[in-house]
Amino acid sequence: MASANDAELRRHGIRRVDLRGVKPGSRGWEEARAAVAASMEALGAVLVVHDALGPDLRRALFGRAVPEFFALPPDVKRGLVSGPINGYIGPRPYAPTYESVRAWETTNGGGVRNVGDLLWPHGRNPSFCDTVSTFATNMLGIQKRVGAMILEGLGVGQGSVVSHLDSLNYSVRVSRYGASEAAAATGYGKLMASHRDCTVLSVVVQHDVEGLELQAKDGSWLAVAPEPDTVAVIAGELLAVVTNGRVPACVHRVSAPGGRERLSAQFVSTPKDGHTVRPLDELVDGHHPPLYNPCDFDGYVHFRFVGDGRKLSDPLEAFCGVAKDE
Ligand SMILES: O=C(O)CCC(=O)C(=O)O
Ligand SMILES: [Fe+2]
Repeated sequence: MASANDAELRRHGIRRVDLRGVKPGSRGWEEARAAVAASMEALGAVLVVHDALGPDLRRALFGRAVPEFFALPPDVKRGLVSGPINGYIGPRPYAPTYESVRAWETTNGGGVRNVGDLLWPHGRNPSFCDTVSTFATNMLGIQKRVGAMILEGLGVGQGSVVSHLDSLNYSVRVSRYGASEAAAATGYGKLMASHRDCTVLSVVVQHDVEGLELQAKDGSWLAVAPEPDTVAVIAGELLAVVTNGRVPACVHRVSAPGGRERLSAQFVSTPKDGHTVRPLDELVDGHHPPLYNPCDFDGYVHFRFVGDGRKLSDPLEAFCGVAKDE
């Protein structure tokens, strides 16, 4: 479904691509692939129209599973395995109504069922696990298709595309931005400051309430409307490394008209634990010298969230960027 701000997004290079029924080799695949790659090269983001989150699953996720999780007692939520990019983030002084959890690692061992058993011992909430698992399975299809389209669209061969996809982990993250009186009073609230994701790709699903904004090259902010059949696929910093800078990590933020609670879900890919990410050979040549040194993902996460990188506006560049005069 095209929306009023599509023209504005398109003017800045962001495309909306309908992937319903589009499979490798099928009619429309090459055209869709070119549009996905062009949008990614322009601003590190693309809007994807899909059929992976129908009304029933959306209702089960945002009407039940996500509210049930956030309604758990704070100590139960905080008990989830934690680390710089995993686990539960509770309300903080500068973000008093924000909560988020990234815990449902879907491709590495026990995944969602283990977490569900921890939150609701004795299997008292099987529907939660079923909903999150189905959501993850459906979003995995979008992640893999878009991930392949980006690299193929940049001219990367099948073998490298497959080994890139094999090098990733996938997890579910859900966030709640509680109703804010301050935002309601002013009619506007900045819910999450501008940032780049420390991922390969983040699939962002907005529910009902708008808020996601992408930064254009001229610094202006482009609102992405929450539409039931559309997700925003956003390039994270590690995709910039893999593509040797051809795809920039998208700068984005969340702002929303105040008052209403906002829920969102993300399905993100990150390098597997212990993996070192490097620019793909096919994207490095005499005209495109490597822009990044090999990036040890665990080391980068530590640098960015715990170490000196916390204070930097571009921690990736400081951690593994090839200095301009090297
Ligand atoms: O809630 C959203 O729409 C996006 C949130 C986001 O950008 C993030 O959690 O990194
Ligand atoms: Fe983000």
